[in-house]
Amino acid sequence: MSDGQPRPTNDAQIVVTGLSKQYRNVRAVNNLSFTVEPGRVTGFLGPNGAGKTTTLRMLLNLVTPTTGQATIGGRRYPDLADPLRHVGAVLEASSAHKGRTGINHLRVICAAAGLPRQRADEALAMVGLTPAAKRKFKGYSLGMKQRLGIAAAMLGDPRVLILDEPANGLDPEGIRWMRGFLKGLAAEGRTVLVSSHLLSEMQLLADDVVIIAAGQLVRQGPVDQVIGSMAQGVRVRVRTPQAEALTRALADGPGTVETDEQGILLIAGVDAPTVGRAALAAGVELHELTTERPDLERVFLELTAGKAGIR
Ligand SMILES: Nc1ncnc2c1ncn2[C@@H]1O[C@H](COP(=O)(O)OP(=O)(O)OP(=O)(O)O)[C@@H](O)[C@H]1O
Repeated sequence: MSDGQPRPTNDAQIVVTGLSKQYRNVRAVNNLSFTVEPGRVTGFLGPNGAGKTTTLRMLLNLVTPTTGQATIGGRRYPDLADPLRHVGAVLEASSAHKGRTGINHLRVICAAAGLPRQRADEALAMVGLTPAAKRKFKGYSLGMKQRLGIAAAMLGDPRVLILDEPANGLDPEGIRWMRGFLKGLAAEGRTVLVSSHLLSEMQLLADDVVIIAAGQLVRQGPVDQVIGSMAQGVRVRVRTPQAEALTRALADGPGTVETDEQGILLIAGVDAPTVGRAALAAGVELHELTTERPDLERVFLELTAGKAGIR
């Protein structure tokens, strides 16, 4: 980076306090408070319409809050001394003049922002677009446009990155690249706040999560802690043609047995060997016996169940 490695400092901390946004009929964001720490990737999650984009836009002063405030390093975005060098943001796939090349698009931004011209080349290289530098924007794929948007956000070498659904349009290789890239930025001490609805990807990417539903905070904390906090912990998953017999065999034990819509037994409170022994003793034939740990997707669905995202 041009001016040395950023270190985790409080000027890269995001603090959202009692933030609300009322549109005519919809309370898009409702008394929302959370913090986002430097040196970590924070996943911002919520069902469609939960208020993620509105929150990110309020952080960047693109939408005025009805009440509350959002600060970056203790200041509201419009009060930052040098916002482009402080905060980089990608809110939607990059738009650029169709006939302009990728490198020229970035050079135009550099010129407008008073940044050195070579930052355009550096940022393009950072996102792996150097081979397409001289191709026109109209020929870029959606994934390439996403990368160009990230390159534009990186021009000012910002300490804080805010990205709305950056994996949209990326192929599996692109998603893997994005994960490494964002983790690398956090490892340099930057703050990385990224909204996504790809929960399995978030489990691989994020250190912390902020989960919202219907405009309100549902849970925030380190991913492992949020997953570990769920009442429904480890379950044993069993496929058997003799489900009733196995359920009877387990009835006197400490486990609780549920049957899902495909007839698979989900057993909580006992481990897989215990279930296996009970099956053997009862002469029950097993086709599958696996230990199922809670993942972010299950936790998310449990936490947001019944809280309509679309209002
Ligand atoms: N400019 C606006 N005028 C009126 N209502 C709006 C406006 N922007 C957003 N909303 C409403 O506010 C709510 C939250 O929308 P928002 O786009 O912030 O959610 P989101 O979590 O980003 O959703 P998604 O995952 O679908 O992108 C929705 O009900 C939406 O219809």
